Amino acid sequence: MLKIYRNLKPYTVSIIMILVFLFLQVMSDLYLPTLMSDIVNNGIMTKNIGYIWKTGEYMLLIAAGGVICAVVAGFLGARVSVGLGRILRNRIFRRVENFSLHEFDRFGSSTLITRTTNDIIQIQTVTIMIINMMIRAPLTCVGGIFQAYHQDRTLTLILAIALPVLILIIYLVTSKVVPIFRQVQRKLDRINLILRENLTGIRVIRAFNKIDHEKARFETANKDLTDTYIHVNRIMAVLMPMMMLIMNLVTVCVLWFGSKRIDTGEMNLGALMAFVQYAMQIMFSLLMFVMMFVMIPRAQAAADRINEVLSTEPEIIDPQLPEPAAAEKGYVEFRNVTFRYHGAEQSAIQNVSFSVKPGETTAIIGGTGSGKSTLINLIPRFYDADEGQVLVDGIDVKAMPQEELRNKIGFVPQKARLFTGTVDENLRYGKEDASEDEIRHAADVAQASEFISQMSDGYDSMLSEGGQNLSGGQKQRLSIARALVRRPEIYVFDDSFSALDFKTDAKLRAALKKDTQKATVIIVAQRVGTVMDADRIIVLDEGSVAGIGTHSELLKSCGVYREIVASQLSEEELA
Ligand SMILES: Nc1ncnc2c1ncn2[C@@H]1O[C@H](COP(=O)(O)OP(=O)(O)OP(=O)(O)O)[C@@H](O)[C@H]1O
Repeated sequence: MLKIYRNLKPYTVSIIMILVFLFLQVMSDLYLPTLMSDIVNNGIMTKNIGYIWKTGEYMLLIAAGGVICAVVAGFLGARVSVGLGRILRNRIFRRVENFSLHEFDRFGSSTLITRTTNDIIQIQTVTIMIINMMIRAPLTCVGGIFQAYHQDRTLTLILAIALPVLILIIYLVTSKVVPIFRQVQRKLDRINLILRENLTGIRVIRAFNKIDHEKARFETANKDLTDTYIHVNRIMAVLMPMMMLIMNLVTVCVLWFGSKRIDTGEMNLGALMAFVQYAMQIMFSLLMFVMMFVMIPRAQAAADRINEVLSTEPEIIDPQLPEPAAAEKGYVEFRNVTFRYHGAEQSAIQNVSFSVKPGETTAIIGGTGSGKSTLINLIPRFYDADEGQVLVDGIDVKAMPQEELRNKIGFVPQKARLFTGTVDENLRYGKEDASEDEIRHAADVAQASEFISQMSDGYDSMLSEGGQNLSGGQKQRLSIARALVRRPEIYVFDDSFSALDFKTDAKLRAALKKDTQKATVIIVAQRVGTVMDADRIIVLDEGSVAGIGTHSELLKSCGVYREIVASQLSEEELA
């Protein structure tokens, strides 16, 4: 929690003002019972109406001052806590944006969303409480005890017995609820995960008639969370009545012993009335403490989760001393590269070496899971190689600022990802200042012009979340066009033609060849037809290079390639 509160630095002045206003409010609260005691003793008992009016007006003034202080402190407190929420959300967002894919794999997106939303709201709520209570509760408690003692020393003994009992109860309850609140946060994560999977996979769920199964899965998680909430609330439910019981018992005892003391002339009525009020104020301040102690563990669980994200150092960071930009352009080289995913037993790629020159098309082919995507993910440094080196333009990618590296690359991922916005905005994603001609040309090459012109507003047509109002092939073509707009040195296509029909695939590759003549093109593909005319084909088998060469060379020299070809092409095509 304290670590989280370091983010409050910009609000130091506001917090000091809040503390001052709260201090004044507590002082006014503590002063009122003494004034009331004066009215009783010096006004009512002596029937001095003038004194009653005068002191009454004074009391009103003090009370009004207290209310104004409370309102200003409340207003400032709300601003500070909401501001803290904003700072934390920004920090998490910035940190997550810098995460390498390893960190994404480790956390998972559902929990990152819960941490950025729900957890921060927890912190916000508790912050308002802490700001309000942190000073008010102890000050009222200590001030109240002091004033009560001042009114009557003997009656203070009742408080000396009741307060430790209250504190013990608070301790017992909070030590029980802290771990349960941690569980609540974890269970919320699980609900979010199921919800996310259901929303994104709704088509699959319907197609497989799994609606009932998913309902049951959600219901189980929902019930689990509800049960935990009920459990914790049950414990909490005991707390309030216990507190109230003790408070009422204290009042009864104070009145009982107080009236006896008045009887014997050891105490006056005003002092007793003031004492009762101070006893109440002390108890209520402890109640406030309880509320805080109940909320803090929950916020602590949220704070731990937020701190975990904020303290996770991205594995992939820019070099301290980047190498000067290379004069060469479009060279990619793998030198004995081995890479293993965290937690995986085997390397996803082992000892891979090859080099690629500008003006060449290099294709990577292999069975599913052979490591094709893994291999090309190392070029833009989505992951770092464990052994060996990946060089772009002769410089190790680890020695290059990420922005400079990624500016060189036009990456088309396996799964076309588009963003909410117009077609034009999506195509400009990598180059905002692209001219209209550049946008249209890229769409022409990607064979996307035709379907874009058929859309209701052409290039200004809106795409829904993730481009859901487009077909798979249309999405792929837009995502290819988006990379083409940037005119990078190196194009990387990760199985980006898989959703296209053969005719469009062939037309697109022909147009692409013309358009990217001077660039370096790396294509990952499953279809032999897509890679056949590449200048160089790299055949991957279980993460290792099984062969490198042209189509005809590999047909002669590489068994794995022959098998892939045989499974896809007819005898005549092979001949
Ligand atoms: N994020 C990840 N965490 C752990 N293991 C992974 C991860 N991504 C891929 N793998 C594993 O690494 C291996 C290679 O996967 P990769 O995605 O590179 O294969 P691929 O050749 O591109 O397959 P496909 O053609 O089916 O896309 C697989 O065994 C896969 O299970």
